[in-house]
This record gives sequence, C-alpha cells and structure tokens, in this order.
Amino acid sequence: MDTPLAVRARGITKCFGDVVALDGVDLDVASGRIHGLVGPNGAGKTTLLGLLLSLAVADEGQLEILGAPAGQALSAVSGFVDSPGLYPSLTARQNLTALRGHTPRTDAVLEEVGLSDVADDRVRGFSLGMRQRLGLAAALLTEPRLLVLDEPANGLDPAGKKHVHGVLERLADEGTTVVLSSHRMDDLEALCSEVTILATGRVVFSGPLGKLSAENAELDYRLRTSDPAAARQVVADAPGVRVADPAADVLVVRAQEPALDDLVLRLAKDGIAVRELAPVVSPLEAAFLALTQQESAR
Ligand SMILES: Nc1ncnc2c1ncn2[C@@H]1O[C@H](COP(=O)(O)OP(=O)(O)OP(=O)(O)O)[C@@H](O)[C@H]1O
Repeated sequence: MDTPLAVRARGITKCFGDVVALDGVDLDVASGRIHGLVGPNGAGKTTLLGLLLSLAVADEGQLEILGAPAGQALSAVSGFVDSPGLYPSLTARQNLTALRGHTPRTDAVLEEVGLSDVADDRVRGFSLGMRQRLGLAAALLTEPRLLVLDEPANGLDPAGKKHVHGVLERLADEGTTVVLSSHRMDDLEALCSEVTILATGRVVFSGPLGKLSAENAELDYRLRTSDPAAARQVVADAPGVRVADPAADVLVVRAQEPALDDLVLRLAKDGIAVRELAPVVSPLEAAFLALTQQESAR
C-alpha cells in the first residue's frame, strides 16, 4: 500500500497584488518523512509554508493537509514561518507558557531542544540559534502530526544543527511529518530524503535527492597535481574536459565522470600525480543552482 500523504497540493497559486508568489504549485509529502523546500530568495518557500500552517489561503488550487482540506486539521499542525514569535522580556519557560499554556511537557521539550540550562533566562539575551530552538520547542509542545519549519537551521552552529537534526529525525521515526525550508541544498542533504525546489513561485524539481544528482552530470572539479603546468596541457588534449575558468590560478575542470576518469589515467600516464580532485560545490548544490538559474532566466 502507498504511504498516505501528509500534504497534497495541486495547482496552488498565491498572489500579493501584482506579485505571483506561487504559480501552480503541486506538492506531495508522504507521512513520516522529512521533506525539504529549497529555493533562492523570493522563490515562494515562506508563502507555501504559511499555507501549510493555514496562516493564509491559496487564491487557486487544492490543498489537503493530513487527508483533509487545509484549515480543518489545525490542531495537528504546528511550526513557524519567518522566525518564531517570542517575547524577549520573558524567560524561555515563560515563553512556552505564554504561547501554549501550562503543560507538563514544558521541561521535556526544553530538554529535547537542549535549552534546559537556560530555561529561566530571558529570551532577550538569546542568540538567533537559541531562539530557533525555542521556536521548535514551542511547536513540539502540541505534539503535531505535521511540523512546518521555516529555515530552522538559521543561526545554528554545526553542533546545534546536528542536535536539531537529531530531534527532527526522531520525530520522523515516530511518524511526524516534517516540512522545512532552506536556501541551501547542502543543508538539506543530511536530513531529507526528498526535496522540492522552488524558483520564482514554480516547482522546478520534486522528488528523491538521488534522482536530482543523477540528472545533473557535468560538474566543476578542483584539480591539484604535482605539476600544474603540465596538467593544464593534458587537460587541453583530454576529450570531454574543459577548463571552467581559464583565468583562475587553481585549475578547475568541467566534465562528466567518465571523461574525468579518463583524464586521471592520462595524468598518471604522464607521471603527474593527482593530489586533489573534488567537486567545487556538491553535486546536489550544483544541480540546484543549474535548475534555479534556468528558471530565473525564463
Ligand atoms: N505579505 C506579502 N506582501 C507582498 N508580497 C509578498 C508578501 N509575502 C511574500 N511576498 C512576495 O512573494 C514572493 C515570495 O516570497 P516568499 O517570502 O514566499 O519567498 P521565500 O522563498 O520564502 O524567500 P526568502 O528565502 O527570501 O525568505 C516574493 O516576491 C515576496 O516579495
């Protein structure tokens, strides 16, 4: 049996005056998954997340949340857009009470997001990352079946990011669906099995990450060798390989993988040792950039 959908959107359009923020968006999010929404500034991510949270309604299209028309499953959906709305003059614990009322789960959620030690400190002194964690804690208090988060990694250091990722993975293991946004594909790689890429209000890709990287084959690789001048000559003669930026000091070659394999063999044959051959940006980030740039150029 197919996994039930936590989110099913068809032909969603949302305008603000003359600005078309979402333009015929289709989206399927399977239950119990962590689904990433990624795109450049102004792509429509926050607008779409706002519709999932029923903060606004679509101008056109159909939106089903947890099997019901949007707006009918409010108690099962939680999260934030832009940034969590918090009271700076209250402590972390008081914020949770102000936002969600007294509940015996307060200490547990503060512990879960790693804020137990500062539970009685005023939020005014919190860093951006701590505020994001407190926003997540507030969302978790209601034990949502769909958790919607707008750039939850904003302001988090690597350890904080890992901690929050761990929380989201545990929630998904227990059946909660998570939809979150980011500007960067590489942020989502570690966390999401599926992503939707938005550009200027349109979906340019939606599906498993593996499919995305397979669709984009030609990448830029930084090539460091024992003899840079001789290596440039070998690259010039190698089929299917181009120098990405001839003016750059470091040699960056653009090629598909088979041509790259052939290049390495040619270098070795000429006695040139390869010291580094690495993608300049991750394959997923490269695919993301290619897709979003194509859409922006339309
Ligand atoms: N309340 C609003 N009034 C007018 N225009 C809006 C409003 N909200 C969003 N927009 C416009 O809709 C488009 C999509 O905005 P949105 O905030 O959804 O994008 P985003 O992908 O979340 O961007 P960012 O990454 O910068 O947060 C933008 O052109 C934005 O200026």
